[in-house]
Amino acid sequence: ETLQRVSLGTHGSQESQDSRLHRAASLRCEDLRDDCNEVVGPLLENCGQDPSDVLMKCMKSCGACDYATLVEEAMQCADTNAECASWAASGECQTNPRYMLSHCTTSCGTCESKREGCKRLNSTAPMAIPGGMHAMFERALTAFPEYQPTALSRPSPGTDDAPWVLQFENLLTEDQAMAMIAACPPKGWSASLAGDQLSPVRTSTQCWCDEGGGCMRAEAVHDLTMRMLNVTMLPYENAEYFQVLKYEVGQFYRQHHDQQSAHWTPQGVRLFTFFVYLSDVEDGGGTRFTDLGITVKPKLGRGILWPSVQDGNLRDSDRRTHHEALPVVKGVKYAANLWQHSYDFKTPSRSGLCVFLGKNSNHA
Ligand SMILES: O=C(O)CCC(=O)C(=O)O
Ligand SMILES: [Fe+2]
Repeated sequence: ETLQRVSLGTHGSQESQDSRLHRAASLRCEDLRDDCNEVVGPLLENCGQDPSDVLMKCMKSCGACDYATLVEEAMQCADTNAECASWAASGECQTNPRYMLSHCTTSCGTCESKREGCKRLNSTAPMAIPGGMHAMFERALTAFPEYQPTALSRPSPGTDDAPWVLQFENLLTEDQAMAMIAACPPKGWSASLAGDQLSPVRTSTQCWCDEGGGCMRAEAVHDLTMRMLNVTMLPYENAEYFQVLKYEVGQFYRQHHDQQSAHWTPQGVRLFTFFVYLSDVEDGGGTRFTDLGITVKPKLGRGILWPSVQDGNLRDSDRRTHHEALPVVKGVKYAANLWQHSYDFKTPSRSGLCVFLGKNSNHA
């Protein structure tokens, strides 16, 4: 992938020494500090912990060269629109903070808080130890008989010859599934855009069951979230909000990988996908793991849990868990993703200040 450059906002004699250095560095993608080797930390954890001093200045050591533009955009202090000053003068920093505080940082005086918004909030990654994921899957397989767990794929003892894929049943009742679909505000549904019109990658519709309209606080949604987090043993804040999906006849999601956030983002990588079906489907609509030869049939209350990254090396995607949603042939498929991260996702998401939080920063 070629490096794209972003305008740093100031030019000529006004350009600071710092931004000139950054510009030169990201073109060649070099580290700007002599001590990058040490300051990134043994697991590169300080890249996400301290983005302005470590990630921005050690882009190469942090493995962020492909996303230099995004990182610079997040760390730069500049108005991104010529209207920023007049908007700020008419009070928009207060009335429209979600856009203004991260895009009109000079006029709103929020440079520092914008950078802070990309800082990691909790530093404990429960799974960041070799074998941690393996232990979680082993436990999940035996500790929840009420969900009748089965291993569709698992490594043979002492090896990493196959990824874990667990299937569960009865994660929720029909009433709870209906309550969850109903909790999604009607205006929250939109096309799950991916690909283009000629060769679409994803044609379903989706709804983020988040704080808007109180969806995530609906009892059925909250209880299901807690049940699923009990299995993965991750804190509530580490989970994204449910992404509820609807596929009508002929709709699909082509082969892809779910790990789309770099290790240096505040929330860290997507460790797991915990996927749950909210309806039965008369025909089609299976979830197929293309490299594993496994197809899961949709069934209300059934869930599948799989890792997106390698056990003990959370920076690297587990390339074996590519998957696709096969077209629905008959009926309607409702389902939901609960993606779970290494670190707190909800708090930085709520602040809305970090420009790379929700962007794809890992084309796995
Ligand atoms: O609908 C499915 O079966 C899978 C959906 C999926 O992979 C996704 O939304 O990321
Ligand atoms: Fe997926």
